[in-house]
Amino acid sequence: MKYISTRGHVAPQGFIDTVLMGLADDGGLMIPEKIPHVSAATLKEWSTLSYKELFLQVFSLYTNEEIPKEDLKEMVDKSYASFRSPEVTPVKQLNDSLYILELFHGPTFAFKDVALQFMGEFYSYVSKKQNKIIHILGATSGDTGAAAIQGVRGKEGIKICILHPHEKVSKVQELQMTTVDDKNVLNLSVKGNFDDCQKLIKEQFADLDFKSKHNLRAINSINFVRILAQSVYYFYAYFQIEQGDQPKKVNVSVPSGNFGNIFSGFLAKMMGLPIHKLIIATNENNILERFVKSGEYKPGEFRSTHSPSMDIQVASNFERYLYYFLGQDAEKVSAYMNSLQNDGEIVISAEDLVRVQNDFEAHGASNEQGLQLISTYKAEYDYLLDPHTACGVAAYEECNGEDEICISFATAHPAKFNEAIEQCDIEQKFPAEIEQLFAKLQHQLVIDHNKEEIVKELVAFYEQ
Ligand SMILES: Cc1ncc(COP(=O)(O)O)c(C=O)c1O
Ligand SMILES: N[C@@H](CCOP(=O)(O)O)C(=O)O
Repeated sequence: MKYISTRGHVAPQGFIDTVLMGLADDGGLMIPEKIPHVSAATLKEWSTLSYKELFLQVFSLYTNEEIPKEDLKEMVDKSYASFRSPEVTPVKQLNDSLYILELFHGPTFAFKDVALQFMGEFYSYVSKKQNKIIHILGATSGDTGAAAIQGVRGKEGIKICILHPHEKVSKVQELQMTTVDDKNVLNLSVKGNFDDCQKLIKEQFADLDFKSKHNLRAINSINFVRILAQSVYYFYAYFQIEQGDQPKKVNVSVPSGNFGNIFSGFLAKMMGLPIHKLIIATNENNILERFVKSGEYKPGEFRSTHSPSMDIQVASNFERYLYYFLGQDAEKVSAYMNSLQNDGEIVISAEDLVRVQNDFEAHGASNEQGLQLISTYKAEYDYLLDPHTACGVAAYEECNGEDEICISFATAHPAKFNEAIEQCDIEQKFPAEIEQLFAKLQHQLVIDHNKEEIVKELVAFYEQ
């Protein structure tokens, strides 16, 4: 298996080099040259595997045996040892048509742990094997940063710098990132929004001299390994649904922002997992919903919502979808991305929109609808949704058809977003791991959204 760029100007790479490259060197995103197909017979065999066994099966289709099997198994065992559920991502049934895939049983209580615990182990492995320094640079709207820091804190040969938008993450997210006192962690709290942070780090990755001089590595979903690791739970969740003699169609509803999670579902579907509808759930930052409904992809005005991790206007992984949508034509992808950069939008024809609508459905929940659903589901099912998960459930309610089953993704634990839960007049008890954060000292540098100053801090940290 070789990996190529969506923009077509990177020589085919192996698996490890693809992960180390992160953002493609031509500014695109890395993708597999060919998507492996999983037959119905193999899916049947996989259906009884444990989460970790399934992970190894999926990865074996992509890693070219560049990592010996026993090493990969050891990394996977270590990655999921810290999860509070033996199933890693358990599925709970709420009613005849709704199942919740709980993705928040990792150390930082959000779905990002599922891939980032593995990435931490992976970078540590590569750093030791190749005697390479790993300098991680990442941007976060709250969850990726916390999970990535947790995955590499204190690890030898690795330093991590995370940019988060100042005062635009929840209190618990901020504490999870900034109460870590390991010397290999730097938190920059940038006076801007997530899109500003993401743009800035992408510019640093695109500066190939800077990237190589400072051994920059990516942990965001621009890195293909994030997408691959996230695809495992689509298979796992699908297999957990007990179907009788008359199986129903299975949809997934995925709270979306940077389009990484749902793109992992698109990948799983392309591999042969018979998901019926991929439902994109957004909040009021609904660029993806607007695209699916109108064919216009145009970043709008940034809004701070009750689901801050999804407060994103420019969805990184949209480019990966474009690649497949445009018939794997890298020239066309480059032209579309240029149009986004120069004209501020991508507009597709009515004919093409039909194809998008065959791939996805979408619904954007208002702040008010999110809060309302949190209250309703607590009252009706005694189940507490976090505000991101509530967007997923809103999209399930809107898009799931009769006689269809929907697996709605719970992407975070409600304790991370108590600001919203309190507005529903619901009192929740924090898990001990979160409660203890409030007594700890914070370490972060609040900094203006000024590229020069940020880069100066980065370089000083990496070189010290
Ligand atoms: C809790 C939560 N839900 C949903 C999302 C959106 O996921 P994605 O960016 O992969 O679309 C994020 C952040 O990305 C998140 O932290
Ligand atoms: N919501 C994310 C934003 C970054 O997404 P990623 O999947 O590209 O890492 C966050 O929590 O930081």
